[in-house]
Amino acid sequence: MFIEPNIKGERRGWIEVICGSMFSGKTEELIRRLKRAMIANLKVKIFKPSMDVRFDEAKIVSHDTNSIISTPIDHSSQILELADDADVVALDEVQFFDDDITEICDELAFRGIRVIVAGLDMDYQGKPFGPVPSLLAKADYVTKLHAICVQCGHIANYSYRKTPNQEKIMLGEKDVYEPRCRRCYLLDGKID
Ligand SMILES: Nc1ncnc2c1ncn2[C@@H]1O[C@H](COP(=O)(O)OP(=O)(O)O)[C@@H](O)[C@H]1O
Ligand SMILES: Cc1cn([C@H]2C[C@H](O)[C@@H](COP(=O)(O)O)O2)c(=O)[nH]c1=O
Ligand SMILES: [Zn+2]
Repeated sequence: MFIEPNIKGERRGWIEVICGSMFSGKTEELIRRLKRAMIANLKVKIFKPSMDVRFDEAKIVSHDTNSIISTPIDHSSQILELADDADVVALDEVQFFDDDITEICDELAFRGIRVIVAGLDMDYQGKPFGPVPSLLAKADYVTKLHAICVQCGHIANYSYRKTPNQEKIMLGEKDVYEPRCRRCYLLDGKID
């Protein structure tokens, strides 16, 4: 779907955003694109927020246990130093990064780097999540993926939280979240 950034020696940068609910396949799609970039012998740098320790401290791991090694970082400013010589820069769980991440991705793209980010577009309340809305505005390419609603089998774009915890950030899996369609999410009174 995406051409690689070095055509006839000319470097072109851009931003790709992969978004959607939990279980929609964001991490699998990110890993797929990164493996293709590696096959093309491009220099790939992969980052994730250090707070996301769900499956592994360093690896990016999908719900189907596909994985790829990454560098955990605490602040987006570390990316500019660590990714300077990269052809491709990738970030998973981008909703957890600080707000500077959007300008940093833009700067990398202007430097000729292909930037691929994956993350939740909405939190469990159905509200835009962290820097993802501004990344969507700056993106050259947007892919919105959908899970399957566990209640009715339709297309799901909400991440329903099954516990009463109201903190915006709460790491978890199927024990805490389930993907739901608009109707099944609404039936539980999550939208005012
Ligand atoms: N309700 C569901 N809808 C779709 N995929 C599901 C569901 N429950 C489990 N999965 C699995 O989750 C995988 C996607 O995992 P992953 O790429 O980690 O998603 P994301 O990063 O968007 O949370 C699917 O390939 C599928 O095997
Ligand atoms: C909806 C929502 C999710 N989270 C957490 C739960 C998981 O640890 C990640 C999302 O992982 P995935 O790769 O997209 O499956 O985010 C959260 O902290 N707050 C929320 O509202
Ligand atoms: Zn449903």
